[in-house]
Amino acid sequence: MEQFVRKRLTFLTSFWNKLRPRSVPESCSLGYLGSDSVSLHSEPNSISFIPKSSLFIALYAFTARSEEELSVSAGDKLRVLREEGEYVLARRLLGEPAMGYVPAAYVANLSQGTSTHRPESSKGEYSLSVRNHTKVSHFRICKSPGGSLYIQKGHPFPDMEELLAFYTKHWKVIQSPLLQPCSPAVRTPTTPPERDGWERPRWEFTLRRKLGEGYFGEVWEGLWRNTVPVAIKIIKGRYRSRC
Ligand SMILES: Nc1ncnc2c1ncn2[C@@H]1O[C@H](COP(=O)(O)OP(=O)(O)OP(=O)(O)O)[C@@H](O)[C@H]1O
Repeated sequence: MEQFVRKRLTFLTSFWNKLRPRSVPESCSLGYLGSDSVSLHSEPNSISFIPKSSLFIALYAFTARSEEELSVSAGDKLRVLREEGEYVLARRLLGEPAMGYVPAAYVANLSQGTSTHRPESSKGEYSLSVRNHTKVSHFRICKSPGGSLYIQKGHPFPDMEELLAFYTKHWKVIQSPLLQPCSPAVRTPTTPPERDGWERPRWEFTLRRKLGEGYFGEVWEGLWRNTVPVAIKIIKGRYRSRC
């Protein structure tokens, strides 16, 4: 009813706000830190059909080296169809529809439920982050001089477990049910994963012509750093995990 009136009878907004203030300011008294909208798809209705566990984000840009691979930019939202060793078969959720293999180290799972973590801005403190569909809300967890933890003043808990147990049961206070903890946070590294010494980056090689093909991949004539002639074997995606 409230949502209907707010949406349809916009000229009554100020009256309605006085009568029933919006719920977010109410949360501020709980140490509400804000929320992030995580847009996962250009078609909002289709989100619910994608299992949360298959939603990933690209951590780095990756350029496809064969038709079976998928080029992604850092930040691209992906649906991972399956994992194959060091690669995942992924479909891009935004922009041009495309599917292919991406190195598993280049992506991170977005399916996070509830987490408690130290916020970047205030070292030594914790916050409760709750993801509800595409919205993530953060609540500051304060520590009293005696060491107890609380989100609402006057509701202290001796430790994090008891605090979480209370808000799991009384989730309406924070307006989001605490259904499951998130998997350990995947921090976005600032640099790509380390390479072995013998492994050279893709940009150092140029493909010139296809020489032949074996069961596991294609062999190309190419140049290393535009000078040294080399033979390059590009392993077919489905066999990469076994290499
Ligand atoms: N260094 C090279 N120079 C020129 N041509 C090459 C070179 N290496 C491979 N080729 C060509 O590529 C084809 C495939 O080579 P590849 O090494 O993939 O063969 P394979 O051992 O049968 O493959 P697989 O192990 O995948 O079954 C060869 O038959 C040959 O024509």
